Amino acid sequence: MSTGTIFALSSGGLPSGVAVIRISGPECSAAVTQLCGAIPAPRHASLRSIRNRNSEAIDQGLVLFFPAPNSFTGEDCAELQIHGGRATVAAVLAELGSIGDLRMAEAGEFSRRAFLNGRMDLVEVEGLADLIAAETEMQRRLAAEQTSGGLSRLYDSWAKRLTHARAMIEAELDFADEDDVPGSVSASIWADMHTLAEDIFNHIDGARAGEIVRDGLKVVIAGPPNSGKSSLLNYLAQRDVAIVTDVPGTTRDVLHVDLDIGGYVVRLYDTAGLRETDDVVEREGIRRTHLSLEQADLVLLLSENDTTDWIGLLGNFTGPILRVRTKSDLSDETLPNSPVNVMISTKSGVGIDQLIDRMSEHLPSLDVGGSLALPTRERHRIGLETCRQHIQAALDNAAAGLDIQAEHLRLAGHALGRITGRVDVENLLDVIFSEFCIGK
Ligand SMILES: Nc1nc2c(ncn2[C@@H]2O[C@H](COP(=O)(O)OP(=O)(O)OP(=O)(O)O)[C@@H](O)[C@H]2O)c(=O)[nH]1
Ligand SMILES: [K+]
Ligand SMILES: [Mg+2]
Repeated sequence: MSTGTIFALSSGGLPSGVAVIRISGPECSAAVTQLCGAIPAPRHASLRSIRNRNSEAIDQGLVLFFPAPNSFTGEDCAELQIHGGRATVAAVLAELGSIGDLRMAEAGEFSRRAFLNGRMDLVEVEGLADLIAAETEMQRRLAAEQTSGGLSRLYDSWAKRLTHARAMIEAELDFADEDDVPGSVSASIWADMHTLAEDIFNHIDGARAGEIVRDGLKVVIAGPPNSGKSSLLNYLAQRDVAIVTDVPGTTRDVLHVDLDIGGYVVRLYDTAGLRETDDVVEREGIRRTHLSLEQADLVLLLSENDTTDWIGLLGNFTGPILRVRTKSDLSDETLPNSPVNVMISTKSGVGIDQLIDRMSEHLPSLDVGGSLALPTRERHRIGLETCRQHIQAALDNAAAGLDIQAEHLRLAGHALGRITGRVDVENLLDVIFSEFCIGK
C-alpha cells in the first residue's frame, strides 16, 4: 500500500539547468514550511530560499504548492524547482529525508496515488507511461490521446450502454406480469447491443495498429549468406552496427536497430544467413534467425540473384515478404520468372527510397486528425474480446431467458471495467506501475 509522504527527483539526468523535486502526501505542507519558511499561495510560483535545519541556505528556487484534491496525485503536492547540480539536488533530497516520516518515492508511486485517488484511470496511467517513453511522433500522438482520456471516454460510453440495457431488462423482469410494459423496449435494447458488439469488434481490429505504433513494426532481414543483409542494416541505420565482410556466415547474433519512418518505429533485425551448415556457431545463428522470423511483421528476403530459391528457407513464416534483389550496381538485369519487389544497391544507394516506401505500406495508415483511440496493449485486447463475447452470448441466448442474458451483460461490463480499472484490478497494479520511472 502506498502511504505516507513521498518525494523524488522528477526531472531527468543531472546536471541540468533546473531540477524538479516533487513531494506528495499529508506532511507535504509541513515539509515545505520547514525548507522554505512558509507555504506559497496555491498554484503560484514563488521564489524562495531553501534552507537546511540550521537555517543555512542550500539553494534558491521556485516553489509551487498544490493543495489536495486538485493536484496530480490528489494529495497535497509541492514542486521545488532548484538548480540541477548533483550536490545541490543531493543536499535538498537529504534534507527532505530527514523531515518527519518523509521517504523517497518508489517507481511510479506518484501515478499510483493519482490512480488510487481517482485522478486517472488505468488506461490513462498506461498512456502516461507511454507518453514519457514516446520517441516518435506517432507514439506521442497515440499516448497523448490515451492519457488525456480519449480511450477511457469510449470505454465509459460503452459501459453506460451496457448498464442501460441491464436496467431495461431488470425493469422488464420486474413488471413482467403487468400488461402495460411494451415488449418493444427489449427489441431496441437488443438492437443497440448488436451494434455495440460490432463497434467493439471494429475497435479490436485497430489493436494491431495500436500495438504497431506503440511497439514498432518488426522487420526481419533474411536471406542466404553474403546477400548483403548486414550492409542494408548499416545503410538504413546510417552507422556501422553490423560487421560486413565477404566471408559467408559473418553474422551470427541477431542485431537490431530502431528506425523512425514517417513518425513510426520500425524495428529492423539483421540475421544470420540461411543455409545448410555443419558449423556449430553458424547453426546457432540460423536457429536465432528462425526465432526472429516467428516475431516478424514483415520479412525482407534478400538475394543477389533469384529470391525464389530461398523462400523455402523461411520455414513456417506466413506473413508478408518483400523480395529484394541486392547489389544492383554489379548487375541490374532482371531475371526471367523471378518476382522481385525492389532492386537495391547499398554501394550506390539506388532503390533504397523505394524499399522504404514498400516497407511503409505495412505501417498502419492513421489519418492526420483522425481518432487515435486505439487499444495499445494485449491486456486491452483480451478485455475487449471478453466483453464482446459476453454481449454476443447475451444476444444468442434469448431462449435461456432474460436473467441469463442480463448476467452476460453484467460480465461484459465487468470486462470493460477491468480495462479502465473501475473494478477488481488489485492484482494488475504492480505490473502496470512498475513500467514507470521514479518521480512519476
Ligand atoms: N557491390 C556491392 N557489394 C555489396 C553490396 N552489399 C553488400 N555487398 C558486399 O557483399 C558482401 C557481403 O555483405 P554482408 O552485408 O556482409 O552480407 P550478409 O548477407 O550480411 O552476409 P552474412 O552475414 O554472412 O550472411 C560484402 O563484401 C559487402 O561489401 C552492394 O550493394 N553492392
Ligand atoms: K558476409
Ligand atoms: Mg551479415
